[in-house]
Amino acid sequence: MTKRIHVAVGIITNSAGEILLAKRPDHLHQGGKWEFPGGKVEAGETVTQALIRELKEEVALDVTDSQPFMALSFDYPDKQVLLDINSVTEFNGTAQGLEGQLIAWVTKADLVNYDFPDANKPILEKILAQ
Ligand SMILES: Nc1nc2c([nH]c(=O)n2[C@@H]2O[C@H](COP(=O)(O)OP(=O)(O)OP(=O)(O)O)[C@@H](O)[C@H]2O)c(=O)[nH]1
Ligand SMILES: [Mg+2]
Repeated sequence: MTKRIHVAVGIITNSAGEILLAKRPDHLHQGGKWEFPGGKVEAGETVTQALIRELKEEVALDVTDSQPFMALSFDYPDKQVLLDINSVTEFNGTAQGLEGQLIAWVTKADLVNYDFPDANKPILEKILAQ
């Protein structure tokens, strides 16, 4: 049995109400899909610390406030994940794809037009219900 991977994920909303998406590079797990930026929680880190670090590393944003949104476990055939999803409402900086990934600010209504990892279905449902 492999270890479940703990991931800090950010639903980053700007002042126009748009949500930041990033496209996973093709060679990675779930490559080519759009995701909410984030990454693995490292040993000794809290979810909030991991979220702040990952959003700085991946999209060049400095998170100053976030709130828990939901948590979910999902089993891919090749990987088990625990996603700790947080709403990010306060941040500084201009979003950039620092790892060469495409990024997009997307309205809630437009989210249905993007292909997400299978684990993300409940996240999308909760966002769209709000
Ligand atoms: N960031 C992010 N990861 C997601 C989402 N949905 C989802 O299933 N995942 C999965 O969660 C894991 C996150 O790992 P990651 O590749 O982003 O990790 P990381 O940024 O720390 O990168 P690294 O592998 O270079 O250390 C991947 O297996 C990915 O497929 C999502 O919306 N956002
Ligand atoms: Mg990542």
